[in-house]
Amino acid sequence: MIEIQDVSKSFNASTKAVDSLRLTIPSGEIFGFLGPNGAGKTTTIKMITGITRPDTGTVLINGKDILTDTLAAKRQFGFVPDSPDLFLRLKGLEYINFMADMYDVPQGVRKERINKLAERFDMTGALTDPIQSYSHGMRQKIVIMGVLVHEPEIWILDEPLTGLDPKSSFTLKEMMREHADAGRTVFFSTHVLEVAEKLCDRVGIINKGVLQFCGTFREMQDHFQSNDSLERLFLEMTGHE
Ligand SMILES: Nc1ncnc2c1ncn2[C@@H]1O[C@H](COP(=O)(O)OP(=O)(O)OP(=O)(O)O)[C@@H](O)[C@H]1O
Repeated sequence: MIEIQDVSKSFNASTKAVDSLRLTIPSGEIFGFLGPNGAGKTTTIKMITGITRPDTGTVLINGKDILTDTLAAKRQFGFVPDSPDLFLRLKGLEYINFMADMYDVPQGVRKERINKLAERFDMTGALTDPIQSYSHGMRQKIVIMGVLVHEPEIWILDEPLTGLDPKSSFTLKEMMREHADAGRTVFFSTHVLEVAEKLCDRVGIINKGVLQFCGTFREMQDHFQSNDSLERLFLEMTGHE
């Protein structure tokens, strides 16, 4: 479970990047965090994951405070950032092993996990190549594999489907569903409404730092009393025509 309690963040005196955000994402749920460019999605994710310190408010990850019980909180989740350009000099396999080391994944189980992940993401042949030789989508996949190798209970992903080919995108969505159905939590941001509609149990829509809506897609439609396409609803809600 992720609990975001009255979290705010400003980068300058005039505007709040995130303004008094309250959200609870229970276990067993895929939660999609939507909003236009500059809405506050990445800032929120950085505060959830302890990369950015909020000005006010608290974030609890499975009950552990990211600011005061940081290590315990960080052990609860795996984070896929929006840019996969990390550790470019390492080979794919070295990177995944590094991540497995960081999270104390026993040698006995990691090999099987790595093989399974590589197979599912079509990366078996690329594992011994350096990450800098990878395409954007392959870098994205290796970062995702580095997270999944330690089987975190909570997945936090910033625009995870960007750059993935259709097959890998399908695989990741399938894995997200399996993860939530096993009683765990998935929180991800996206611009793609169709993805959110098909995949998410609930969505939150943020604009200019303020949460505009939180609920199911059906509730969102009822809320706006319209049968227009979701994209249109989204555009109306956020005022971006
Ligand atoms: N380090 C920073 N310094 C100054 N301003 C920042 C910083 N990070 C974010 N901002 C500002 O905070 C606001 C929210 O940005 P954020 O990156 O959270 O949006 P986003 O919803 O993730 O956008 P996108 O979809 O374009 O990635 C924007 O106005 C952005 O310019």
